[in-house]
Amino acid sequence: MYSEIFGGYDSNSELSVQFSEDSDTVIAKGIQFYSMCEHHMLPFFGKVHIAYSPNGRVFGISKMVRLVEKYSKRLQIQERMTRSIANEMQAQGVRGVAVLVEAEHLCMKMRGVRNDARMATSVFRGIYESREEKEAVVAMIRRPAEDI
Ligand SMILES: Nc1nc2c(ncn2[C@@H]2O[C@H](COP(=O)(O)OP(=O)(O)OP(=O)(O)O)[C@@H](O)[C@H]2O)c(=O)[nH]1
Repeated sequence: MYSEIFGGYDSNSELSVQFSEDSDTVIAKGIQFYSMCEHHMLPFFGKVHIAYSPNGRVFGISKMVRLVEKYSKRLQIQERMTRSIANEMQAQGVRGVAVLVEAEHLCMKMRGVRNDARMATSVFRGIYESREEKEAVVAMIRRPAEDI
């Protein structure tokens, strides 16, 4: 069981599958994750949204889910997980990356302050550091999904 929950330690670079293709912003929305708070060893879980601006190559979309698993399936804090995902995307030479994470932390819900507050973290790099691009990408992420 623990090898599955903490399987992220065994992962290598997950972004090796790429296609020569250009595109405006690409978003992997609502990637479900389950992680473990390194302070209390209790779960925190929620959704990750990753947006990036390709630089002549796009990533296999499932590999972005695998990237989230790489950093969630380990002892973590949410801020570091958010930054690590952005760092690995950025290291591939994208023009920009935005990572948003929303999560519930059982260490806060079921003990201690016993509050259902949710935590949101974000990292913006490259082109998404500008106010205009940041607002545009957040709006795209927030837009409700149409039925497909
Ligand atoms: N960017 C993009 N990726 C796609 C699209 N359709 C399929 N893919 C991805 O293409 C990649 C192909 O990678 P492979 O490693 O050859 O396929 P696989 O072994 O089935 O990979 P997994 O789905 O990760 O198990 C996968 O990441 C797919 O999710 C698409 O329309 N756009």
